[in-house]
Amino acid sequence: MCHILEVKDLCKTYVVNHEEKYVLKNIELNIKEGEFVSIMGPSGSGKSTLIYNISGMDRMTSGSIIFEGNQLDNVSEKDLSKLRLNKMGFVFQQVNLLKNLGIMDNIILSAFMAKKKKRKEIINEAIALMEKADILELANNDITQASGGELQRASICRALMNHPKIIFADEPTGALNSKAANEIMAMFNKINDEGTTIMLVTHDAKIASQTERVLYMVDGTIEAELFLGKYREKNNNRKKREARLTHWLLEKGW
Ligand SMILES: Nc1ncnc2c1ncn2[C@@H]1O[C@H](COP(=O)(O)OP(=O)(O)OP(=O)(O)O)[C@@H](O)[C@H]1O
Repeated sequence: MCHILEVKDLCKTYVVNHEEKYVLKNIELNIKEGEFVSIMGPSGSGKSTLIYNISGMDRMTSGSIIFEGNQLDNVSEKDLSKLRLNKMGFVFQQVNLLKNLGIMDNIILSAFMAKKKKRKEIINEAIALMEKADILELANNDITQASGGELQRASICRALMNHPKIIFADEPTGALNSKAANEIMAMFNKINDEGTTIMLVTHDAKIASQTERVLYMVDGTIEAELFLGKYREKNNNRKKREARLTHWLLEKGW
């Protein structure tokens, strides 16, 4: 399996009170194509900063990031935006859907911006995605007329519209109840089974136990990683994986 992402010696600093503060320190990380990786660690350890830097949403201070053969530090802002629009999908804790657009219009917006497909094709794809996410009946609703879980499923549909190679998700279940969170994880696992790589930040061991590999960050570094293998709901191994991960996290002082 090849690497979709290769991160070498990544550092990110901020200047706070005239002093340089290291938020990411010499990160070395390879992500295989089709992997489902979660990132855990204490608050402030650098989880969000890591995904913002490796997705090119933020510029690293030093190091190297190769995404599908593209050296991100050499790419212009314009090309980086194009790369993000066409190859990456983003899902956040706050869904960031536009208030003046209905749910379907929010989902199709990025596909119109990519200017690759005809209107009819875009709409048919959005309908198919909403059907899979079980939100088709909400297509014409305002975003105020849907639950948090339904809105998060809509934001995943939005992230999938341009067939991204990788999805970056920053605490996507953080604002949801456990039923809605499980629905989101079922959706992510299905997307991952279909070949999309996923990197997900979470504080929740139940959520991370449904991913393939867990990275544990401390103080701007990846301190350890745990390989759990692909999650298969049918094997009903959820409790075992959760117990294994919790034990590992407790050993790390979580
Ligand atoms: N623009 C900024 N300027 C200065 N420091 C920053 C800036 N953005 C983030 N930081 C600092 O970088 C560190 C890592 O932040 P980050 O949000 O990546 O952590 P996190 O692990 O995702 O935290 P949480 O779990 O609370 O979301 C924190 O100490 C934060 O205060």
